[in-house]
Amino acid sequence: METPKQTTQTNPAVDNNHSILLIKEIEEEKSLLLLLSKDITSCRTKQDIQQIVSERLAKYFRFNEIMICLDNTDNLTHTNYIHTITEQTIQHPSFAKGVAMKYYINDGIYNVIQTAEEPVIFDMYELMRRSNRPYYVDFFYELNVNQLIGFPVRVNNKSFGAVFVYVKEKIFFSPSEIKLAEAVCAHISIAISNILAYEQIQNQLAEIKQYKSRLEQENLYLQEQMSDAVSAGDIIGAATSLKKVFQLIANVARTNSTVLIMGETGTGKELIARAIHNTSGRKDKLMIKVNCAALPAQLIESELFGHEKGSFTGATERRMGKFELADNSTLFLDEIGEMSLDLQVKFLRAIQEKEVERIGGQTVIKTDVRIIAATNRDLEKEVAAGRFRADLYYRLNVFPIVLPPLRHRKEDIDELIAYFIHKLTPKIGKKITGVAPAVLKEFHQYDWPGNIRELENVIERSILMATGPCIEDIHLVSTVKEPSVLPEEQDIKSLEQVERQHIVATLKKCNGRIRGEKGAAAMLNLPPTTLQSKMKKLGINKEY
Ligand SMILES: Nc1ncnc2c1ncn2[C@@H]1O[C@H](COP(=O)(O)OP(=O)(O)OP(=O)(O)O)[C@@H](O)[C@H]1O
Repeated sequence: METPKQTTQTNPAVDNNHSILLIKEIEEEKSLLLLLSKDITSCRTKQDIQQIVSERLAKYFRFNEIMICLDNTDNLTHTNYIHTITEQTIQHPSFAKGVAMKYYINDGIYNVIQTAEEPVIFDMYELMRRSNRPYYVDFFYELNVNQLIGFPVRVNNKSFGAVFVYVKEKIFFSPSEIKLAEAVCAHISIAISNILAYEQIQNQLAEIKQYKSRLEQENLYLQEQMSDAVSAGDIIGAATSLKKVFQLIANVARTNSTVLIMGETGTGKELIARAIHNTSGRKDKLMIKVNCAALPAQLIESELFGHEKGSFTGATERRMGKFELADNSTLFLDEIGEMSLDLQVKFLRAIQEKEVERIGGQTVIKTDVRIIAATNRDLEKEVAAGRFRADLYYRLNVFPIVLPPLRHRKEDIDELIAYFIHKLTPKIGKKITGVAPAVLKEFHQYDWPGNIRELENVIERSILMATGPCIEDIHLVSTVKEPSVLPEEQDIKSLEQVERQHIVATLKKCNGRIRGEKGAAAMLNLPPTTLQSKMKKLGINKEY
């Protein structure tokens, strides 16, 4: 390694014919610098500077190629920023690797250039003798480079890169030539610094735009959620039947662990999810809820991951997914058992990699999301039946919480009645003070297949129908018991049986019609061919 001031140049002979510079005249030097400074003031992008380096400099200097490397943000490594490329370089098998690689700043060449007062000339044979040489030395050597001249990319005494000029001949550079090249590199340094600053501003603007759109989306979501906001403190049973559940909440809430809440419909799974979120470190952000059963499979994907404008028919606007919205917060996935197998794969990837990609998007978005999932299905059975992925089940079942059905916690009924009367009377505008003993007895005898939600609805109806200050009559509608596949249930029907019953009932309603607007397929939100194959599989013929 030598600097031009040193006397140990490999070829001490001053040979103007083999000079690195084609220009000699001072006037020409001046005009080159003038031209460059004009070019540089109009540089806005990396492509602009690439053009100046490859077109302007190649015209004046007799180097073979130039490579400009810059420090990476890790402050440990550097990578190629701009490279003038000849056919021979492109065709070299290691070109792509050599250019894309990250090299240590302290590689014995780059750091020397950055800290030297003068440009540094390296002899390739000397570099090849180094055992700890960076890979690019071998690459240059294979391209028959004889000498490397290094200039710092430096502005206001701060180096942030290096210009490598490589020459294939063994030639001597006069001090004035080196001085001119140094001045050119100083101009290039300013241009690069301007471009980096410009890019940083652009990135910040894009980030601000993204935050703005995120805030708008969050705001919209907040407005949507306001109507069904539930206070986590309003949980009846904390001292009695739900004591164990509350112990579990206390154990898990402050961690980031995934929670799987299981229980029949209406047992309070969402309420418990909110209690966990509101006790966690993420409570200052809104818990984001997605109901996997409420939307058709195609829409759920966009709901979860978002989409770019034009990514599918109907995607008229770019939309942020709930996953992104739940960044630094909690994503509550209700009815996770209804998620299609296809989406389960994508969902598992998102929670494992902690990143999502919008539909039709090119970039990967990093997220920090805590997952709480809920289901009224027995996921273990769903896994055994091949309807739920085992890997996702194990990923979700980190901390299971099972909520008891209301018929197993009848000791809470009186308190729940009082709570709902208190909650609903102001809304309805009636003064109700309690429930008649006979009614209370019936409440205790009833099985509550719809659980607490059903109890709440019954109380609301009874208040509406009440003629005095006391509920004397109850309005229990004979509810069709929802098929439950939770483990403790006795009269379990298989999913096929339930599916068969539902399809037959729909077909009857549609007078056996499958296709068309009023056909069973449309009512069941299925393509007619899918319905027909389901019917075939379940043995449903015309006679039902
Ligand atoms: N322990 C409780 N104390 C007071 N209210 C409750 C309790 N559990 C549930 N509720 C009320 O019952 C209704 C249904 O609860 P929630 O929506 O949380 O049930 P869920 O299990 O998530 O239902 P689904 O499976 O149908 O989604 C809500 O209005 C909720 O506030």
